[in-house]
Amino acid sequence: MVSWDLRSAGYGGAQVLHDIQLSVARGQVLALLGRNGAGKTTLLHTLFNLGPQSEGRIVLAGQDVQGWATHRVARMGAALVPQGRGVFADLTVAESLGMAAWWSGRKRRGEWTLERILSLFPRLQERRGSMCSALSGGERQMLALARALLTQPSLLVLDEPGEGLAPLAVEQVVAASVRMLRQAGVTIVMAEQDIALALAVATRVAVIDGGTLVFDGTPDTLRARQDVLQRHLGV
Ligand SMILES: Nc1ncnc2c1ncn2[C@@H]1O[C@H](COP(=O)(O)OP(=O)(O)OP(=O)(O)O)[C@@H](O)[C@H]1O
Repeated sequence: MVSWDLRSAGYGGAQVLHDIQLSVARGQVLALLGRNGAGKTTLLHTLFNLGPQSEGRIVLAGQDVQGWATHRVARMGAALVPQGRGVFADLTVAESLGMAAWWSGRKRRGEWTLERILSLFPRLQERRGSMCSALSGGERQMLALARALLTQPSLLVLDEPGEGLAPLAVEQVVAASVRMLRQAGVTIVMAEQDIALALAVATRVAVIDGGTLVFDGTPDTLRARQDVLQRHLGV
């Protein structure tokens, strides 16, 4: 579904990522773990060409999209839910969803209708008249996911979906949503610092430290690797 084979990526003259080879098959949930500044966001952003310059190949759905403009990568079926969730504060939930549905309906129609999405997130239906600025962190995350699903993604990229959420919201919103989307067949790549969350929902985990891939395997294998957990994740 997506694979990175990068010699390097960085900003201006500053190299951040070194020799990254990583691939995610259709229907998998890959969690990218790493401490602050390890390079997780940079790796996600290389796919969307959102800042970092990269050298190498990034293959999405069979096409090398390295260096493509963001909107062309989106048109190939990749959707990004950025860190901080990127929801517009001065719209109501209904307006925000209506706008996303209208916008994406012009480009792609598919199985993720607003009705289906609202049936998966009934809380958004209840909150449809509320301003986005009044939503809780968990509700904002649901809204950001709903808006991304309206673009009919074959690949959903989540940048630290658990960040800043209370433990209950991490479990009830993020973990529950990722499991639900996995069951619906959506391929997910998520950067995360919450190791417990990543291990609970991912089918595969990769660990980045200092811009280098230091582990790539199953959650069970990582659980058993105390050395990796200690040395690269500070557990
Ligand atoms: N726009 C930028 N310009 C220059 N350097 C950047 C830029 N964005 C990130 N960096 C640097 O790249 C390195 C990796 O940052 P990145 O945001 O990818 O890490 P991360 O693993 O996502 O961490 P975090 O959890 O803090 O977001 C850091 O040293 C950071 O300072």
